[in-house]
Amino acid sequence: MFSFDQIIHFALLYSPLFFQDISVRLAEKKPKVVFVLGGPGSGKGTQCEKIVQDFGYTHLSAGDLLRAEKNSGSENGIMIQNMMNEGKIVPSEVTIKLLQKAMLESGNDKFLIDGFPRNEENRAAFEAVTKIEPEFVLYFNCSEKEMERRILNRNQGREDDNIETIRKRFKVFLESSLPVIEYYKGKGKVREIDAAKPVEEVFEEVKGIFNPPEVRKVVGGRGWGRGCCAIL
Ligand SMILES: Nc1ncnc2c1ncn2[C@@H]1O[C@H](COP(=O)(O)OP(=O)(O)O)[C@@H](O)[C@H]1O
Ligand SMILES: Nc1ccn([C@@H]2O[C@H](COP(=O)(O)OP(=O)(O)O)[C@@H](O)[C@H]2O)c(=O)n1
Ligand SMILES: [Mg+2]
Repeated sequence: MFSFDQIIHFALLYSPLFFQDISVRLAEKKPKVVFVLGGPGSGKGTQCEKIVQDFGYTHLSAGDLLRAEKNSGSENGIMIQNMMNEGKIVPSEVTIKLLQKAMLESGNDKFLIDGFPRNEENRAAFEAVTKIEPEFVLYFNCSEKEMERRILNRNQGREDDNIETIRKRFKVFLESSLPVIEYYKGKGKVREIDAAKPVEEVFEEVKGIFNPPEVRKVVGGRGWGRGCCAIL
């Protein structure tokens, strides 16, 4: 009925429309996004799980989405596996589609996007495609020595948690991801956390960011904003 060339032609013609459709539907939800960044092993995933419990966000780990895509046997599977094993950043187009789909499917409108954007290409493409600007960027700052120790003890069976790939990932973090953090620092959006401390101490600092002291619960009147002020 249709030749192979015609099918490719239609796919190329209509895929931007589909892509735009996802973007439009997502923009309509006016999602609130917090980017969670930090070196490999800095504790992003660990803290996101805790933030979800206390603050009602949906946690989307770019690395987890890419691993699921790889395991699903998708056409991009081999490419994703090769990039991950080299500690390289997968092209934005792939990661952004996975993030958009997960955001739409979640039913929530508050997201912790963990491990993204990891380079300038990720950042610029996400902004251009989704038009979403993060509320702020949570940056878990930790020494390489401590991150290396944590990854080598992680025991999640990840192929990229070997010393050779870890070193490559540290290099990519310094060369490609730190500039993204600097970019957001320039916009006053970075909330930096000392991530070298124990999990609960790090979370105390994190809570202070999601529950800032200026959010004051007022008692003595009916509900918020009435009567005398007492900070709970
Ligand atoms: N503050 C912490 N102190 C000690 N170990 C931690 C801390 N935060 C996380 N870990 C452990 O370090 C490893 C890496 O944490 P993870 O949350 O997966 O980091 P990331 O997502 O940034 O790579 C995990 O085994 C986790 O249990
Ligand atoms: N935005 C992203 C995030 C992860 N990745 C890939 O996924 C790997 C693992 O990312 P991750 O966020 O799960 O790793 P951790 O920082 O949690 O250790 C990275 O080293 C990249 O190869 C990517 O290509 N693009
Ligand atoms: Mg992680």
